[in-house]
Amino acid sequence: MAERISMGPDGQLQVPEEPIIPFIEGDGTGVDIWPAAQLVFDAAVAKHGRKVAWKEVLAGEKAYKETGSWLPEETVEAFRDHLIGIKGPLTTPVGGGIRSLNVALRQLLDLYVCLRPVRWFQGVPSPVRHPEKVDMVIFRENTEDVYAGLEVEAFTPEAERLAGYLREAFGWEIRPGSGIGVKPISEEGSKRLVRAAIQYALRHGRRSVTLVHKGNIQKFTEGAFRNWGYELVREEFSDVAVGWDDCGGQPGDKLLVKDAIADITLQQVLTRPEEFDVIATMNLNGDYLSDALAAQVGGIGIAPGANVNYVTGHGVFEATHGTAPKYAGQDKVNPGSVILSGALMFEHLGWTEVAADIVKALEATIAEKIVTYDFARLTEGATEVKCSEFASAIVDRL
Ligand SMILES: NC(=O)C1=CN([C@@H]2O[C@H](COP(=O)(O)OP(=O)(O)OC[C@H]3O[C@@H](n4cnc5c(N)ncnc54)[C@H](OP(=O)(O)O)[C@@H]3O)[C@@H](O)[C@H]2O)C=CC1
Ligand SMILES: O=C(O)CCC(=O)C(=O)O
Ligand SMILES: [Mg+2]
Repeated sequence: MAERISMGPDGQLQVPEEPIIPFIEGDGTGVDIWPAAQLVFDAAVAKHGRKVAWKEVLAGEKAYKETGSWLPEETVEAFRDHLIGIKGPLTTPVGGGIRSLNVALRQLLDLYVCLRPVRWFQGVPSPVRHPEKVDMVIFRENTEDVYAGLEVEAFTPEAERLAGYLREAFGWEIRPGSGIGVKPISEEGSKRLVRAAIQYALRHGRRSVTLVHKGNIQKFTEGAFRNWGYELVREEFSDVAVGWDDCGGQPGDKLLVKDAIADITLQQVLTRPEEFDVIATMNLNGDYLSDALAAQVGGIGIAPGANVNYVTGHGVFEATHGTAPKYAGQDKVNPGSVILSGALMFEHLGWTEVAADIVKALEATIAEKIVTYDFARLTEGATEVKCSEFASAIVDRL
């Protein structure tokens, strides 16, 4: 019987035999990648005598057409109620129009961690010489920063009013005709994110957590994030972790927490990837870093992600990439990111054998050079297949 996932009294997810999992198909290429991914999920869970009761919920263009709302309340309620869900990408227009529905979901459900593991799979074409050295897990703060969309448009009364207030109260001169954005970074938001990153690193036997920030320039936001991160290590983890300054980079058998400034980080993840393990950073840095890192291990077609609240148990799993509208409906793009996001979800549910099988079958498919266009254009001797054919090839190898 299909049942809800719930949170047990011990703070652990209670997963029934046949959990109901809400999903959003997604805009653009969502119509291609969701059915492909679901095919793989259903085959992988069936192999272990299990079943998922998928429950479609609407968001984005499909929701707007059918209900007149971009993000209907029932959709948010379904994710709230069922705890765990998965989604395809949703479009956000540039420079106007609706604000991001993806961000809205993260905020409404307080999914404060955006978890994006980045690792190389055997056979995946890469622009770097040693993609196998890339094995990082990004913990991106998911509810604050300029990403929260607190901004006013240039030449509006709101912008004039805010500029006037800032002039009067702080003596800040803002050039007339400026849009103005606000970047909130809180102690609570920073510490809960860094806490989750450290706990993950300890659980998975990782060597280090790097706090990535631009704290030399943005002292009281990004700089504060770094300081709060180190403070948290001393307050809550001193028996198992140590900050760089407190050990001179010699952590002994403890987890090392260090920090790096964001600009040089973007160089060093390329030139010295082995020095980075778990990364904890704020929203916008994490956004940039996750796409850049994905490039080193084959690109955005194979970059999974999860939005999680480790306290309430809520999680919405989704690819790192967007809707790739020019390919929508062509059955062409790589469904790998959503498939691997599903594997992350099954792992999160404790269905580790399902997750492991999905990853193994995807690797086997790529190793045989059966790939979608994105990998085919970089792989000599590849057999280029459609999105749905790639999924079927994975199912055949489960
Ligand atoms: N979480 C979400 O729902 C997200 C939504 N978005 C939204 O998506 C829309 C489009 O954003 P855009 O910046 O173009 O970024 P996209 O990630 O949608 O696409 C950029 C490029 O990445 C490649 N790509 C994307 N998806 C795949 C895939 N599945 N397989 C292979 N290659 C892929 C394609 O490269 P190539 O051209 O080289 O073939 C594509 O042109 C925007 O509205 C944006 O706001 C963006 C990110 C996340
Ligand atoms: O919400 C969007 O449209 C973009 C989000 C995004 O790029 C991301 O979360 O990585
Ligand atoms: Mg992004």
